[in-house]
Amino acid sequence: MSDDSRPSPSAAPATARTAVVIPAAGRGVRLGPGAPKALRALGGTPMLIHAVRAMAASRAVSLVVVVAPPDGAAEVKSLLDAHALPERTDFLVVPGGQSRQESVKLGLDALPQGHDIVLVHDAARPLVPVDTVDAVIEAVRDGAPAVVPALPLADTVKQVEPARTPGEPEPVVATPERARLRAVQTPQGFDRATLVRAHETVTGDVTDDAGMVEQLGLTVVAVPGHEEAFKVTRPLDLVLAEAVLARRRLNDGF
Ligand SMILES: Nc1ccn([C@@H]2O[C@H](COP(=O)(O)OP(=O)(O)OP(=O)(O)O)[C@@H](O)[C@H]2O)c(=O)n1
Ligand SMILES: C[C@](O)(CO)[C@H](O)COP(=O)(O)O
Repeated sequence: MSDDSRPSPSAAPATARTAVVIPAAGRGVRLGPGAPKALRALGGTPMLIHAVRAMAASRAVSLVVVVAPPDGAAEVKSLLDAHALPERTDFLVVPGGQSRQESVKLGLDALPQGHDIVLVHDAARPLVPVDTVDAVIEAVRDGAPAVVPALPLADTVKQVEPARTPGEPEPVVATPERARLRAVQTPQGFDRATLVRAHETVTGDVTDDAGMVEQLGLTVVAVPGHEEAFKVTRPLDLVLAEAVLARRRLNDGF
């Protein structure tokens, strides 16, 4: 590895406490009509509760900030009270914004002092295994200012000229080399000061927090993601999530 490609040293010490921001304020338009996506049931329990439990399963996590639908903070607080969650973890609920980026910023603004590592995790990725969470935290502790869990792609990807009218054929303009591409998941992990600076500095459309850190000119590193950390986006994803959960329950004997 050349000096240039080394991650910049993170300000987060090895003993740093970890907080998680869970953006859960989206509508879930692509999933179809119904309650806000994070509040919809998966195996009889709201998707958000699965995501909260997945984060709190890491012994390194001491605080979870849930960013609720703008008019749903009271409902989310009641849900957290009604479900068993680890006692070692504190919980905060704040109302979210109009975009994922805005919701994450509102969650960050609510973070008390004393947590120097921050993870951002989609409520829409309810089944991420704890080993993936811990791998991300460890990479931040090891000095990376920003860490993403990532998987190789199974499909070939084409860059197109987007159609002006939906359904029209789209000219293909390039085929990026698949071996160098990764599908990026959450939780994404950050040295807190880096993430705060990114959210205070970077404007414009971004689809993930690590992308904002890239725009600061800092190095983002990828660690292995997990197939079960997929995002519930469309109806078929919910079918898969139910199947994964049913298999886990069978394996765990309950
Ligand atoms: N204004 C928003 C929009 C999204 N999110 C959260 O960001 C995560 C990833 O977003 P996505 O899967 O795209 O969720 P939605 O925005 O709800 O989906 P859609 O685009 O289909 O409406 C989700 O946990 C979602 O709740 C958020 O907190 N605030
Ligand atoms: C953050 C993310 O989950 C990483 O893959 C993704 O970018 C969120 O995108 P969305 O369009 O808001 O679902």
